[in-house]
Amino acid sequence: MTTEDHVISGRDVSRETMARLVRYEELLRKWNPAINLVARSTIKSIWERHFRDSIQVFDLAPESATSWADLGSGGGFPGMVAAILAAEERPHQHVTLVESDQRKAAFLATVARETGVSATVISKRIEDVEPLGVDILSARALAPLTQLLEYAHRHLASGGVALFPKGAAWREEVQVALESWRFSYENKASVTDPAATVLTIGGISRV
Ligand SMILES: C[S@@+](CC[C@H](N)C(=O)[O-])C[C@H]1O[C@@H](n2cnc3c(N)ncnc32)[C@H](O)[C@@H]1O
Repeated sequence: MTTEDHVISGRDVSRETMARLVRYEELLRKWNPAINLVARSTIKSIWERHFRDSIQVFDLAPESATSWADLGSGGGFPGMVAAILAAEERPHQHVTLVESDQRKAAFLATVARETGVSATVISKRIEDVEPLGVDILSARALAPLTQLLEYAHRHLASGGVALFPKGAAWREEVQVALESWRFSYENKASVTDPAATVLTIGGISRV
């Protein structure tokens, strides 16, 4: 992993975005021992496992969309990284982070403030949040696809898309989800793990 010349595993970012990500990394390292934002085994590879992994989700999202919700954000992946990139690259795109754990939500609010990014943090259970009506919905490592589609159905505007990073078993998850939901999907191999994928899902309705 190199962060020289503002390149993160082959992805250019601006000097300002790089500075924000560096500040985010500092906060993550500081808060992680107390509140377990990411698995300790992954802390040495934050830039690849968390930042680059999240940037690929940002790069798959429609550029013209104005509203994005990230569910079960935890330490902010992919939603806080999306908010940081959007601040420079898509200033019209506002990100809302939903995280029920109060300490993690406090961390997310701190990152937004310290990096000067205008993300909204909602510290509630997803099920208790009024329908958000967003254009883009994301969630990483939150729930099986069938459950994620329930959340997406509730919180996406019509015509919106869901972006879900998924592990090697994604095909099975799609097959199971098709028993309860109709949807269209595209899969894009993950840039950080060739066995994993990012699913882009639209047209969600109940079977
Ligand atoms: C395994 S972590 C993944 C965090 C982050 N998305 C990532 O990939 O690093 C799941 C997160 O979702 C949150 N969460 C789980 N169920 C939730 C719910 N029903 N409403 C809101 N947040 C929830 C947990 O508190 C936790 O921070």
